[in-house]
Amino acid sequence: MTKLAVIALGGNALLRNNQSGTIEEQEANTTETLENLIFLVKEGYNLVFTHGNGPQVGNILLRNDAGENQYGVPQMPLDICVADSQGGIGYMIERCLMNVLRKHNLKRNVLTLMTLTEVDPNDSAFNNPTKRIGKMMTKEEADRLNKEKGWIFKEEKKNKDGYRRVVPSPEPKSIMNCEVVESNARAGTIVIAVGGGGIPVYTDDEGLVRPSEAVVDKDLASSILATQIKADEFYVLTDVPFVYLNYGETNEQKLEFLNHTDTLKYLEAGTFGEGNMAPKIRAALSFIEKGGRQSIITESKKLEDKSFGTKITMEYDVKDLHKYD
Ligand SMILES: NC(=O)OP(=O)(O)O
Repeated sequence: MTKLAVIALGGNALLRNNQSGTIEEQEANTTETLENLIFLVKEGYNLVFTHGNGPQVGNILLRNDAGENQYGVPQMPLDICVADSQGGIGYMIERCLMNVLRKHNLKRNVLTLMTLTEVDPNDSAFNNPTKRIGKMMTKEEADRLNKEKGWIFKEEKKNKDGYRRVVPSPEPKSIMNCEVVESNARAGTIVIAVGGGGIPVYTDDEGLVRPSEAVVDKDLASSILATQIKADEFYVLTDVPFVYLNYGETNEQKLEFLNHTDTLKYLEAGTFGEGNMAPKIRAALSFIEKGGRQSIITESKKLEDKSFGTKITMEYDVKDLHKYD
């Protein structure tokens, strides 16, 4: 039977830390990522791609602000900026994918779906912004923007030190119109959905869909989608080939296979970085807890070589245990 996979494209897949974010850079990165994944189309998988928007939506907000300051153009709220990022990034992935498919002489339709993610308007995340967006800033820039605009910044120590704006990131509850994603994907169309974690919304007491000012974690939202559409596999693509214990230390240990119990134990012990690997692990666990067969965390260029990647399943497969020792 044809397998259905949800593949969450990590930030690195679209934009790298040392890049300013030009469209040429993003298209080149996206094309390289898709070239690495085209083997899945050749193997006959039905596919849904999801993607982040952290750097891009932060840049949209900065343009928003500059437009108002310089030309009096009214600023748009965060949900509209997330929608803008979803459309822009989705279009870019769609076009790059069409060209990669053509190069490999593969025929598949590609469809980008504007996707809304339901959140709880009373989620405590609205009082504790944690989602890092936009470009890295110096302490002086962050302090000035905090004073002038009330924007909140947090220090970031990944790759280079600096400060990034943070916004609320409520837990995703469900993905709207997931039936449309599923029916198209199962019919062979490659669907791009849940961009930037989806546009956060909630349904009020009268049943009206209302906007929510937040950015949802794309790995968590992708995991919810994978569950809702009963995907066989859930891939979280990032910038390392495996999940590690003691990452970056002399006693670093790669984890090729993980079962639910061990993953939860490591997570609860604070083994994985909160701003980095921990949310990916939570997303991977959520998928298998709700009936998914396997979550895989790795980098796109290692995916085709199946000996790479951390495979998280409910129980260890006996034949894999010797590899784990
Ligand atoms: N929305 C989201 O999680 O985006 P990033 O993965 O780019 O931070």
